[in-house]
Amino acid sequence: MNATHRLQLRDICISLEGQTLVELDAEIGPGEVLTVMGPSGSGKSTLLAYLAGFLAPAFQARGRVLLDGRDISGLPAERRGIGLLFQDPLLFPHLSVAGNLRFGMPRAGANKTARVEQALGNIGLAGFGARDPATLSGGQKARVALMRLLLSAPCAVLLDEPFSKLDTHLRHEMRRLVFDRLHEAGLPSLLVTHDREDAEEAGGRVIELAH
Ligand SMILES: Nc1ncnc2c1ncn2[C@@H]1O[C@H](COP(=O)(O)OP(=O)(O)OP(=O)(O)O)[C@@H](O)[C@H]1O
Repeated sequence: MNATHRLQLRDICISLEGQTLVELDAEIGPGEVLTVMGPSGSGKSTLLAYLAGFLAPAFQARGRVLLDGRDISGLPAERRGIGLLFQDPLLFPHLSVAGNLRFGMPRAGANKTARVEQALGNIGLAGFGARDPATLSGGQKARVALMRLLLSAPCAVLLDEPFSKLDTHLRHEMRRLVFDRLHEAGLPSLLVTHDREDAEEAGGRVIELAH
């Protein structure tokens, strides 16, 4: 593992119109994936939004979110050090593939160009830096989105149904790639999914939210 980060969710309680929606107390260690499942409307996306720092004003939340021992509950989304991976790769259409990879990279750090080239080789896309993301296949876009996330040097990761739009073959490939990389990077991650196989491949604990 390259780094070791820890995410602690302490007595989280999120409610809507006076009714408790999500209650959770959990700790996610370095390289561990905690999977959250549950029926539609049980609050999975709401939990992710709360952790990421963009909970809608209709909800009330209490509890503490600690990242590497620091309480980040009151910080704006961009200062939490949390990376996100969604169903859609959401690559910036006005930037090249290399531009997308450079986008979230910390300002400090030597030779971004060389790191981007190396990262592209790492995901089997050597020489693709100048390409328009619109010209990539679904699987290639997904790999660029994953690498952009890793290059942004997050301390924890939230994954919202990241494989649900991929076909069966690609889904297997991306699961392995994503979980291996998160583990290697020592990142604590929280995965929201409806797919039991995602949970099995993630290999960590599974929490079921009640309706
Ligand atoms: N911005 C909002 N304002 C008010 N209520 C909301 C808002 N967003 C979601 N809700 C409600 O909060 C509850 C939880 O929604 P949420 O999207 O977190 O569920 P989910 O478990 O992610 O569902 P799905 O599996 O269908 O994505 C639902 O009853 C939903 O209608």
